Amino acid sequence: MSYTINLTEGIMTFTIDRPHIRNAINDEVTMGLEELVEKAQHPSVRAVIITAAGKQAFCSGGDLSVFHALRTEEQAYGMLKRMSEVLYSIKTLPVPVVAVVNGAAVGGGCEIATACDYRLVWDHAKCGFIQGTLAITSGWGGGTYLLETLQHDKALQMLSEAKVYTASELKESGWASAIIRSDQDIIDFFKSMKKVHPDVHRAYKEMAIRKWQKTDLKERVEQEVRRCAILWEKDAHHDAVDGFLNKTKK
Ligand SMILES: CC[C@@H](C(=O)O)C(=O)SCCNC(=O)CCNC(=O)[C@H](O)C(C)(C)COP(=O)(O)OP(=O)(O)OC[C@H]1O[C@@H](n2cnc3c(N)ncnc32)[C@H](O)[C@@H]1OP(=O)(O)O
Repeated sequence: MSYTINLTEGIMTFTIDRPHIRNAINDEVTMGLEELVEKAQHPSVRAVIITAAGKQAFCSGGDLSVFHALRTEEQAYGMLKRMSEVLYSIKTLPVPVVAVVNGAAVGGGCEIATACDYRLVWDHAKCGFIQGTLAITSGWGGGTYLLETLQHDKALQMLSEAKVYTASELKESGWASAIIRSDQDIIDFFKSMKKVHPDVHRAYKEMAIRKWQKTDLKERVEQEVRRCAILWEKDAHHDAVDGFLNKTKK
């Protein structure tokens, strides 16, 4: 199984469990996230955590060994659209969603974390929207969410530099909500959250969702997906992915 879902004291935790491939997303993990979205609707759930196994990576994005088989714009669109719908559902869950970024988050991994309300970033983690190095843009909605989250120039810079940043740089830009140095820091974060009644958290989340609905967030994500699919089909992208897969196999 590539993931686990666990509910403890009202906190539902989704853990991607593919550390050998740096917790890259395949169809099974996508299905798992869809299951999470359904389960997290239960009234007993007061918060959701998304994290991953091991210390090396939170998520290295789409599993390129699988998704590299998608050659055309239409094929890419199907995969990107499905993941964008999952991330939109996660973003609009009625409770706070917290990414515990236990290691590197790159490409789609950074998009998943950006779809969450809070990002608790371990001090050793490096994160970035590195899609530009593969001659594509973000394609799961993460670029649109980043522009909602950070000051405009910081978001645009993070997207177009296509590089990874340290935890302290991520805190400075506003992407990381907090830097985590021990498990106790995570416990303390949730202890503080639990001081306030779950209905209050739900009410504030509703407020945020109303804003996203009014500003056509879903339609903006759709445009991101379509633009990425166009770039995906081009040789520049396929050549760059060949380069990554061949380099790591050497
Ligand atoms: C598809 C959607 C798109 C989006 O919309 O955003 C994307 O997500 S594009 C994908 C972006 N991801 C990448 O380009 C992968 C980048 N990966 C890395 O930069 C590094 O792997 C890492 C995450 C920084 C970790 O580095 P390190 O700890 O040094 O591990 P290795 O690089 O040696 O990797 C170990 C192992 O895992 C394989 N791997 C890693 N990431 C992926 C991936 N996304 N897809 C497939 N395989 C991946 C890597 O090939 C190594 O395999 P072996 O050599 O066989 O051990």
